[in-house]
Amino acid sequence: MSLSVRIDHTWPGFALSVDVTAPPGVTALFGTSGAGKTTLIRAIAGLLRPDRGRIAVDGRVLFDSDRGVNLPPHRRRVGYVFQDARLFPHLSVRQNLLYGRWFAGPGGGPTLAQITDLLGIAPLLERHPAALSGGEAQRVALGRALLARPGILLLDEPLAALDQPRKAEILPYLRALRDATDLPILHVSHDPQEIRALATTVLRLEGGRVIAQGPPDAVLPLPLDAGVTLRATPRDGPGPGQWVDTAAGVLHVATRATGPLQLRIAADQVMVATAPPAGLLGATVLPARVVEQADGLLRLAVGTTHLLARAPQDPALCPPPGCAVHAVLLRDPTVLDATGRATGSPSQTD
Ligand SMILES: Nc1ncnc2c1ncn2[C@@H]1O[C@H](COP(=O)(O)OP(=O)(O)OP(=O)(O)O)[C@@H](O)[C@H]1O
Repeated sequence: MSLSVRIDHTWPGFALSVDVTAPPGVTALFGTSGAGKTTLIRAIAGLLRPDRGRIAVDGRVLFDSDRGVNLPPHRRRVGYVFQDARLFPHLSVRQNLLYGRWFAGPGGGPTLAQITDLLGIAPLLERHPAALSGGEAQRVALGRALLARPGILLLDEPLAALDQPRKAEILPYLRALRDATDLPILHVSHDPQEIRALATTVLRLEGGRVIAQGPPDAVLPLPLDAGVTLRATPRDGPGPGQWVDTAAGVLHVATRATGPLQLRIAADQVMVATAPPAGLLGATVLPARVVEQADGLLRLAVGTTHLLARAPQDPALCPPPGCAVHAVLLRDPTVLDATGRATGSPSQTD
């Protein structure tokens, strides 16, 4: 099954314009607040009528402005799980789940037993929502959505209200669900770690447009703090600035120094080359060996320490662990002051 969405919608001061398809598996919607993620999934669910466009699941048209098609939400077969579980408080877990089943219509679809097994909620069936943890309630909400036999599942920050242990508890169930169905699952999240744990594809939305689409490591921004800090000792050398000894080798920094320094080398300023690069003016090239790849980063053994570099966008280009490479420092490392801030950067208390 797959979802295709081509819509335009305008609010005062905001325009959403997307043309995307989501295959089976988890497609994460990622973007800053106000990027248009909720507007997009509300349009798919039928809670918002776009100005124009077409939305179809597996060829079944849910909305087509040219043909005057606009199915109401309850006829779209869209499972929608919100940040809060929104279970009926007066019904037991079993009754909440059977409520979902009621929407499934005749024939086919998963059974109550299959869903309770998949989500590990069989022991909770006779409880009421007030007696469930946040993670348990979200699993029941997922079960209720699945029992309605949806053609697509929309998860609108379903883990955002959970603390880290509860998130860790529910993620394996979401992965099991992803692997057990051929449903396209759209998952809105602000959490890159959660997305890396779940998503097959990421759609990155900014200002109402898709600015990138691809595997998580290629599309998600690196953590702002990805990088390493090294100790450095000044040494003599030619030219302006300062040469320093570090555990990664001899490096150059822009400012003169007489005593020990702390340097920061951000992952974004390190490139990896599989052959010695030539003609790179102002760059420092250090022999390195790939240690591992994770979260869009390559960890490199350089000298007697490690540096981090951004991994190539195409996983096929990624040198495997053990591979001898060259770490190219595109800029001089940043010199840190005693509080760990870049020298010359404004104080946060100013
Ligand atoms: N009913 C509405 N009327 C007018 N403007 C709206 C309405 N709903 C959303 N917007 C605007 O549309 C833009 C996108 O909002 P949307 O909720 O889709 O963003 P989002 O990416 O889901 O943000 P968040 O991560 O904060 O939930 C915002 O500028 C918002 O103010």
